[in-house]
Amino acid sequence: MWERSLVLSAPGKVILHGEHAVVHGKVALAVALDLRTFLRLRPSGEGRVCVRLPGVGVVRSWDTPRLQALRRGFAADFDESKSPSVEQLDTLKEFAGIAAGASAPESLATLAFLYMCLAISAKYGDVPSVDILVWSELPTGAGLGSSAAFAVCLAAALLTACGAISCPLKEGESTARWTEEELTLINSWAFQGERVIHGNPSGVDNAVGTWGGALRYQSGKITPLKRVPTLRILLTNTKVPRSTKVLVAGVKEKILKFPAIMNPVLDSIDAISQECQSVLEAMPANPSPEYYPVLEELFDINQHHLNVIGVGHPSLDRLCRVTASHGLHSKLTGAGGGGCGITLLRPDTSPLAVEAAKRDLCACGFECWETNIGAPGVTLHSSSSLNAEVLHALSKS
Ligand SMILES: Nc1ncnc2c1ncn2[C@@H]1O[C@H](COP(=O)(O)OP(=O)(O)O)[C@@H](O)[C@H]1O
Ligand SMILES: C[C@@](O)(CCOP(=O)(O)O)CC(=O)O
Ligand SMILES: [Mg+2]
Repeated sequence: MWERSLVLSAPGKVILHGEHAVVHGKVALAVALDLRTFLRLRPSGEGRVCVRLPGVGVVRSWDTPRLQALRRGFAADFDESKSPSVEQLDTLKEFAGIAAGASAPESLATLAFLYMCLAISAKYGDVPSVDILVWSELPTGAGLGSSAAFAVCLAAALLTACGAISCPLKEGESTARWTEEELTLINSWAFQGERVIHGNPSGVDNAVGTWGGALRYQSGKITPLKRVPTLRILLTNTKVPRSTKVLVAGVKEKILKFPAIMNPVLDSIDAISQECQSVLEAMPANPSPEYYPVLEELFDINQHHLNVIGVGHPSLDRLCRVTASHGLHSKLTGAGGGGCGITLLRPDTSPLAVEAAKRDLCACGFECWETNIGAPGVTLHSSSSLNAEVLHALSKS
């Protein structure tokens, strides 16, 4: 029986360059955001696994014997190296009463939870009777990697609860992280959760959620950036809803339809990521303005490319126009089609200019805020180390 309560968290991310192209083997540069998803796991003595996801309106619970019977009934075996099969997902949908083609946030979240719970149980021993609550500071479906932060939290909690990885938080410590080997396991199971939600993810988002910081990602290869200057980034949420799964599928269709036209665009995005990496690694920790024109131009070129591959949106065009009228450069981040854009702020951008841009963006109905990047990856917390807002959210849910 599981007897400990755990609270853990994983960060969202911002992709500087390489979204979508990274799904097709190109380089992406991504940084962890100071907005996180939190998961609390508590023992429940009732022979049930209960999951509450207030962000998507899910409250579900299942008897552990029923879950065990379902897991035993699966013909195909579960493994973190294999994609969830259509048959497995269909069986889970039927079990959870989710309609065949359902793609609503609550259906995908429930399906990802069930898949990870059963798959991890099958490999490492049954997940004990627990009560799981997930709460997030991240907007859902806005390009900031909420799906990956959710999957990383679930992977870390479920692997810990069934004993596959340690519980590294010692008495008196406020936070703790897992070993590299354990993080690799968390990352690979989180990728499975992303596969359930996204269909065909690249893995960059769960890598940032697991390791945090700033990294270069290409075809599963994760390389922390050598040096990351302090970048000031304004994040704007257009609040236009969209689904990563649908956008990623749309890009694939376009590539299949026009390979000779689309592949050079993806190659160009790859070159932008590489150029940006060289500039970032050459910049001192507190860079002077001279480095910024190149970074700004790379934002502009990539934003055009993202429009070409079909993931732009009038709201994002508007965001770029508004910031350009204040001399600032923006691009979409994440899957696009709405969601969030990022605007690069120079060290010499005056607070007045930032305030004026923010005011105009808010007048469009957008929400915007300055962010800190390079946050730590998945982390265990002692309850006493959590800030008041998180504690409040966890206690009232
Ligand atoms: N806090 C959360 N609780 C439950 N499910 C979540 C949460 N955050 C994200 N999700 C799942 O992730 C999906 C959004 O993922 P996606 O379309 O990739 O957008 P993004 O990752 O950019 O936020 C939601 O539909 C939901 O299924
Ligand atoms: C479009 C993509 O590159 C990033 C998607 O990020 P998000 O789900 O929009 O936060 C897809 C991927 O890398 O799996
Ligand atoms: Mg996502």
